[in-house]
Amino acid sequence: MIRIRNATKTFSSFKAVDNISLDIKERETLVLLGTSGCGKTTTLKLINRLIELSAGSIEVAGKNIQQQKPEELRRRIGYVIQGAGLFPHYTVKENIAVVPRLLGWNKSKTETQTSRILEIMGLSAQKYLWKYPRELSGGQQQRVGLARALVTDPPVVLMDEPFGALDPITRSSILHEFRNLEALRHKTVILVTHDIQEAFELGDRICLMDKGEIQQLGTPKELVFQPANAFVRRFLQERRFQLQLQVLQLAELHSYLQPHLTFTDTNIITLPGTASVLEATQLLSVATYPRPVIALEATATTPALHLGISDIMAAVDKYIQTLNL
Ligand SMILES: Nc1ncnc2c1ncn2[C@@H]1O[C@H](COP(=O)(O)OP(=O)(O)OP(=O)(O)O)[C@@H](O)[C@H]1O
Repeated sequence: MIRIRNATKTFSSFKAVDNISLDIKERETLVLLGTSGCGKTTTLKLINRLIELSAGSIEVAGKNIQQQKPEELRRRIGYVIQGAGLFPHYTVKENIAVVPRLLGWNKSKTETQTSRILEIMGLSAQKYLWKYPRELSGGQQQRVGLARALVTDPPVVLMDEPFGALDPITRSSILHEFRNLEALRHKTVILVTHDIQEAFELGDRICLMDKGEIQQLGTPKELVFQPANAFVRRFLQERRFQLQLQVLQLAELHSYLQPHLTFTDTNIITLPGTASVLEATQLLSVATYPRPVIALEATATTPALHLGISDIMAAVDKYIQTLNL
């Protein structure tokens, strides 16, 4: 969907983005992750030409972006920035209608779609359409920012720290909703963050950058279990164990599990094999008595199993040992 080849951006003599190449697949969520100043935002803005390339090339849907007018290009690429970036003197309705107006939509289509997308974002159209950004909370502004980026249903959406300005609780609830948002499911999303947890929760793949270069591009599991170099290892070090539990699915532990087959407990929580090991351990550590047990659903090739927390942790240990980390 997006093809970046040898992209470089130089400010004076400083290389903010240094000869990076990557492909972003259709419908994937790719997270650009890294510390402040590593070139994430510059990379994002190169894609919609808010910043022009110094060298290299970028194609979106098979077309070289240099051969299109920036306004044309941006009509097909949604853009969400930290703090939502709403126009303060426009109402919510007017803010969301900016791109539809550029596209020449008529009034009735614009109004219907504006209300629809606002409702999808969890804001009542009746209540919020006429409000100004200053009358909204940070979380609500962020939702309007997302609505504005999605109202014309662009195939590509760029997001720059979209949840960065929110308090942890609002952020966690928006993150959860975001992952399940049907309106985003079929889109190619490139999201910038410096938050490791957010990257691992949202990214199908993560592109970890440092000093304008790509250090590793891979799935969350690849980054955590097969770090490409010392930088990646160091970057994830502090959260490593939690991330390992987060990216591992229960089914992947099957051959390392030595379960109790005859549990009589009544406090049984059934999980599918696709559930993360982190989710299972969190469920098991919430209650103390009666100690809950995880029942792992049977598949065509594996029997159902009953597991306590020690069974799971022992299996995780064995799994990690076999990878020789
Ligand atoms: N217009 C500019 N002129 C000069 N230098 C710039 C310009 N824009 C960015 N830079 C520099 O390029 C580097 C990369 O900036 P960029 O905004 O891409 O980083 P980032 O990884 O997104 O960081 P952050 O998470 O802090 O936003 C930084 O050192 C920054 O100071």
